[in-house]
Amino acid sequence: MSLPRLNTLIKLTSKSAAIRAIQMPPRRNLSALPESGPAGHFKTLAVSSPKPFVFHVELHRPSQLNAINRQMWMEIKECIDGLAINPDCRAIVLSAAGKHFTAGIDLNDMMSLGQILAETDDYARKGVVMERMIKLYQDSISSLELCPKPVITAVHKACIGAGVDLITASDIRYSTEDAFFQVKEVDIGMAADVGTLQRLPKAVGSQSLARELCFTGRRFEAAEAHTSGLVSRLFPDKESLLSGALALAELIASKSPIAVKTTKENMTYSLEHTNQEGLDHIRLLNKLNLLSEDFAQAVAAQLTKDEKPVFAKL
Ligand SMILES: CCC/C=C/C=C/C(=O)SCCNC(=O)CCNC(=O)[C@H](O)C(C)(C)COP(=O)(O)OP(=O)(O)OC[C@H]1O[C@@H](n2cnc3c(N)ncnc32)[C@H](O)[C@@H]1OP(=O)(O)O
Repeated sequence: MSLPRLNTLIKLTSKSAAIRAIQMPPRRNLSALPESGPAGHFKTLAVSSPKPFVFHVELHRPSQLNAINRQMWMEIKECIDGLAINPDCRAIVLSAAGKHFTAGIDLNDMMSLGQILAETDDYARKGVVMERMIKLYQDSISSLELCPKPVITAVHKACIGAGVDLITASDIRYSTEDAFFQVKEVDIGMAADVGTLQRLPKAVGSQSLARELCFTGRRFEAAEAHTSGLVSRLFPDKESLLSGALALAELIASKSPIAVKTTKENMTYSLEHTNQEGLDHIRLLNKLNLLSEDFAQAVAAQLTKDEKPVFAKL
């Protein structure tokens, strides 16, 4: 082989290596996700099941302020996708260890992206590397929205940048009174690209406020997050926040898993569709769901004021 051709081949091989480097590792079967801590299954998350059918997922890089590095992006998706199909999980609480909820994307990780990009001179291939990375991170955040089990985020202190992307993809947001939020992407010279621009306006119900927050990157406090609807309940401290979030998860987990799953699916669907389309969607789901044991059992329990029904695993 001629030297120029060999050089091109070597370059192309390292380009493919760069592209592979940002792809997901093979998926593990997590339909029965084990409890794990920072030393266990996940390196950046601590996962436990503190109550029946309730899972607690903690962002767990406390000494890095839970800055979201590549590994955490991947583990969030792997964990939530696993819980999505785990019959022992009916509700998820997502909180964080240490001083802050999260400092957003790990800026050191972002700096090392330069090295990967330097592996190729070809702008189209650099673009592929970037696109795959953004997609990987988007899918990580969207896993919360796509999960059929309700995800409750419990935020304390700083929730910055990617943290806002993360919580706006959750179903219910609680926070401490000392929490603060920042759509900080604009301050690092980028438009938010993993969900805040799509979900924050819907969460706060005001394009004006959402655009102000996204254009300026200004810090807003828990009180404003509460009055704007981003957060639905405030707690004086982290301990009461966690017990409030877990109590809510336990209540949700006591309901019919079919009813809760379908409610989430239809409410999420209805965000993007007309009322009529939403009604058509729920009609299709419920023509099957209303034939379930859950429905018969729950109706009977309501009528007889009997003991709480025990629903089969889903
Ligand atoms: C395809 C991409 C998709 C996703 C994009 C996401 C974008 C974003 O997330 S934009 C936001 C990026 N994050 C930041 O800009 C955070 C900036 N940090 C802060 O505002 C403060 O550090 C914070 C309020 C979080 C905490 O303040 P505190 O006073 O408690 O601590 P500090 O003394 O400021 O920080 C302690 C050390 O942590 C380092 N650090 C903070 N944030 C990050 C981070 N995101 N990544 C890496 N390292 C971080 C900070 O530099 C301090 O380090 P040292 O000086 O060495 O102690």
